Amino acid sequence: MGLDTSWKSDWFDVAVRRLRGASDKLELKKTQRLEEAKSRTHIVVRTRWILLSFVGVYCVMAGGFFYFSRFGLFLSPSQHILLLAALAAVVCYNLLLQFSRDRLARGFRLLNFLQIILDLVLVSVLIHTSGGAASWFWPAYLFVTIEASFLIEDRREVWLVGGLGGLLYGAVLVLEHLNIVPYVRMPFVGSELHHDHLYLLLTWLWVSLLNAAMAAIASYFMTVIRRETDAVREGEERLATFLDTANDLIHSVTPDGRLLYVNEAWQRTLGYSAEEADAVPFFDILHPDSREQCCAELQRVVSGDALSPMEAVFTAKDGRSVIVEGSLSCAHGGDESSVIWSICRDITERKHAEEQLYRLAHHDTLTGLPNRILFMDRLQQAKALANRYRYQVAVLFLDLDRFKIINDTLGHPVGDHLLQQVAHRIAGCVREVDTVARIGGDEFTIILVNVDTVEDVKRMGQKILKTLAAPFNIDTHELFVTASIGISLFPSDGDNLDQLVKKADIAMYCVKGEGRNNVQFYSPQMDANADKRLLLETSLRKALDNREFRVYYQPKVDIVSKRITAMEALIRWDHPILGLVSPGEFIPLAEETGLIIPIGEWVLRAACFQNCEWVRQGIPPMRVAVNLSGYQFQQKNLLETIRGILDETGLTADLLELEITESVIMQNPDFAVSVLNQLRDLGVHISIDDFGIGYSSLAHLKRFSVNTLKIDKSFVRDVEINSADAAIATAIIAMGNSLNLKVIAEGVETEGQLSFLSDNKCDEVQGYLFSTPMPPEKVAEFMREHGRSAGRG
Ligand SMILES: Nc1nc2c(ncn2[C@@H]2O[C@@H]3COP(=O)(O)O[C@H]4[C@@H](O)[C@H](n5cnc6c(=O)[nH]c(N)nc65)O[C@@H]4COP(=O)(O)O[C@H]3[C@H]2O)c(=O)[nH]1
Repeated sequence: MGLDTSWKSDWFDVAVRRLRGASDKLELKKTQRLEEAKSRTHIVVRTRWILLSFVGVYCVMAGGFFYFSRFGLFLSPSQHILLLAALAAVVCYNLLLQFSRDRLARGFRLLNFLQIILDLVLVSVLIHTSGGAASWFWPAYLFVTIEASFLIEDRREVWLVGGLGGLLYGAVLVLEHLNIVPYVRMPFVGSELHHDHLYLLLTWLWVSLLNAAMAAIASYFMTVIRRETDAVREGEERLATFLDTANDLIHSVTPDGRLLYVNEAWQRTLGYSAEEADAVPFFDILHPDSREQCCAELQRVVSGDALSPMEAVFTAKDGRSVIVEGSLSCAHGGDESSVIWSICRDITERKHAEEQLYRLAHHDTLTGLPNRILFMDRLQQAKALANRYRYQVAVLFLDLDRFKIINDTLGHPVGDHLLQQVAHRIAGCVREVDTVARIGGDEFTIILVNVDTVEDVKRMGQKILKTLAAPFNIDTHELFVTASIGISLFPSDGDNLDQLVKKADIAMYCVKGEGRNNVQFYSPQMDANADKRLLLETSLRKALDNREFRVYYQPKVDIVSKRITAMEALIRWDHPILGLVSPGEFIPLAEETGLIIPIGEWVLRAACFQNCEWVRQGIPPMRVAVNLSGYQFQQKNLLETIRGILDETGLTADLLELEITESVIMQNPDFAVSVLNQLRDLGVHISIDDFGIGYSSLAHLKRFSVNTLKIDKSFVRDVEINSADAAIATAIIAMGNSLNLKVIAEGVETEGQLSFLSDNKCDEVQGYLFSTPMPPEKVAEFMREHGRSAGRG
């Protein structure tokens, strides 16, 4: 069992952190003291030179006066040496102090005393060598006392220096009195007084007292000055600490962009040290995007305008952009010497978070396209511009056909990838000024601005459909997708934005109802369809329970023998209000709502029962063909369902034909191959319905286990007059023959169509030429009338 040592490491960490903190503080204090001493020695050295100059000038004056007196100046060689040595000592000391002040600063206090003593000695030597002109030179002691009060903080020590000066003066007086140094006649002082003890004592006392008084006054004033200086310095330090510990970025800058001060947060955030900031022009730190605005703000503040909060972007040393928000203030000292202070806050993260939030709120996370909110905003802007410049705006509503199947059968990740690729392709079709948005599952909306003609919009819609027609490769799947596009126009379809979108939506549903994969403009007649759609949608759910569905049958006829090979089951909805509703109207609706599954199963069961019934009625066996919706085809339990219905009804698999549209198969060819193989193994007959419009190639077709290709009726309709349709029909027949597949043509209405198909070796036909779809009881009658051969009309 392991021991919990986390407390230990926590404690240890805290202790180490504290120790580090303490040692950092100590180090900081030491450095501060040293810095302080350095600056003081610097001041001392400078002041020293000044004082020395004073003493020098004074000595020259006094000495000069003496020199021109009648006694003259006679210095002995030893006096010369003494004077020069004293002078040299003071000057050397001063020079040493000046050039090595950084190193010498550590012994600051001792140096001060050494200096004072040297100065006292110099003054005494001067007095001595000047022939005992003590009375002339005593003020030099006062200078030294003042110097002491300047250098030495302790008052008592200053008085000591004053007293020492007094003593030395007294010593010189004694030397004069004893004629060891010659005394000098003083103006207004009789020479006999120099030998008067009382006079000498009073002179000495006077000078000593003066020195002491000077020491007291000077040290008092220096203490006051020092205290005030300290107070100012402490205030400055407190301010500097405050500025440095602030989290905000604080700097001061001159109007011409010289940075004077930057706090630690500033240095930390922008990566420049204080020294580096000294060398970098402030304007270079400003990001080019905000340089102009910032310079204008600086000028505004310098000229005394009111402050306003502002945002700026700085460029950090490593090139990062740092967004700050803050305010400026100007310390006026005349235009040139104005200093602008700025306090700002790093809001880069907040800005990014805001941008992220804005993106999230206005964009679709899956595709990155604008969402409904941003789409409506752009539409509003597009409308305003269109109003102003008098042009049209088109709103395209695009819905992918049968997207739900992909999502349900291949899973949401595949669906999501598909949506991303679809979004990418659509966005690639439009201009930069246009907007593509995703407003729901597989619903995309597009705003085309500055539209010249309706044809341009249609062309754009078709361009999008064409772009989407190319296969999508997602993971291991090759998917084929079609879309339905409805279009509304501003201003012709109104100026209400919601209505424009709704109208495009209505147009889109019309496309869906008319077979999908197309583009349609909104027209007011579609409104009735929309209402009808709503009615159908609400009643479709109950239709199955209410037994409102019927199955009609249409024969498929062998083109040579005219024998009926199969009956195609076609659903009808006997709506209580609308009457007979065609499957084209409600099958797409059933697919969207998922009701196609129970409805499709019901048709399959009904058709199988019916076929058994016909057999029971003595009608020769024939296949019954049932349309399988894409949703049914993708159902995992499709096989079990068919097998169950065959068992239930007793119909043999070879009498069941399943019609699956080419577009459903081509949506996911790999998947289709496996399902078709299983169906073939079951023994049912398989036809590819609506063949010719679903982009399948020979390569794909070879892989599909199917029996029949059914030429879409759109090619059959104009086969006699449209050479393209005729070419497609013959190509399909040829393809079928080469692959050993039967080919059936649907929608055959005329003899001409029949003879074209017959001439081109089409195997079977189906259409009104032989029979319209009929109810089951009519089929029996029809079969009895025509036997197994189908007559016409
Ligand atoms: N102009 C013209 N039309 C002809 C002619 N001969 C037949 N038709 C119509 O063409 C459609 C052929 O069916 P489809 O292509 O499978 O197209 C069908 C099929 O895709 C779908 N459908 C019908 N019943 C079902 C069903 O039970 N399940 C599923 N999933 N779909 C069904 O609805 C579509 C439309 O069905 P219907 O309205 O019954 O329309 C039928 C039929 O009535 C002709 O000579 N001229």
